[in-house]
Amino acid sequence: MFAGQKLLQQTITSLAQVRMASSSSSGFRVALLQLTVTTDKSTNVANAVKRVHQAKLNGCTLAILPECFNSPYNTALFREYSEVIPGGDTCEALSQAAKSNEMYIVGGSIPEICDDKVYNTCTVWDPNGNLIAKHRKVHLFDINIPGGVCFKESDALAAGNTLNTFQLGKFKIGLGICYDIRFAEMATLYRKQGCDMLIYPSAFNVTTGPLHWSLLTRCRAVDNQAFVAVASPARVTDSNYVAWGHSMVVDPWGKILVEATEKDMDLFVDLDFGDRENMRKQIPTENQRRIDLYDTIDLKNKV
Ligand SMILES: NC(=O)CCC(=O)C(=O)O
Repeated sequence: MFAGQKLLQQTITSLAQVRMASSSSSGFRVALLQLTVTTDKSTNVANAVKRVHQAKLNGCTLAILPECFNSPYNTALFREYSEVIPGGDTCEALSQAAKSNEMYIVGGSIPEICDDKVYNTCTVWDPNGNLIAKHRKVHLFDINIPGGVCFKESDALAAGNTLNTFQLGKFKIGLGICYDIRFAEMATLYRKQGCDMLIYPSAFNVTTGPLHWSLLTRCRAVDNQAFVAVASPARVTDSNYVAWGHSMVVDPWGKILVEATEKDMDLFVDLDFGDRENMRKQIPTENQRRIDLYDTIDLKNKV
């Protein structure tokens, strides 16, 4: 089967799943909104609000936006586009969208200004429009691949210092932003906190994306026996940072349930957490961890 045919089949499958019940005691339907991010903030925010409403019409309980969805992903522009959280225009729009659609929204991320520092911050809104969680990117994306991508978030951003979760009904969800997904320890801590799902609003790039994007997403899912969702902006080839796209949801077995192309598109998929319980029983790694060995390793003093 050609790659294009496979993607088409996955899209058809996800659309077929739309006809199933949108939310039940064993799960809910999630939307990944792979938007095109422009240089115009109000256009980006209006587009996000419109797409959240589409997700509602498709029976979703939760909508996930990409990293930096209201601003170009550009260290020179983060401060200019930054807003206070809550209270800025983007937060107001997300709060209103959550309330009017009676949905949960993981608001991708936006540049946040606080005490003159700028953070890369994800907000989470409940169906009453309340801000129920906030995650500041913990691991700043500073990499230099000659001939590939060179990016230094720390030129413009401060790092967050906390792990953050939220509750969607009986399901606990851990938050990270993009580069955070490379750090397995962080996801392990979320597992220890009892998370059923991990969500990473992201914007990988065309250098690292091809080999690492789905690999890391599947690793975090299998390591932690949890659902993992990664939401990217659509690819814009003439922008200064070209996003990989390929938003996806992976189940606890490491199976890609749904995957976008690089284009502007939305995905809708049902998550059944009953499967996760089965897997955790069948492969009980959580009870088999040899922390008696691991705890003897002094990671701080290893080079
Ligand atoms: N926005 C980011 O954190 C990008 C991370 C990325 O592309 C990577 O390779 O890691």
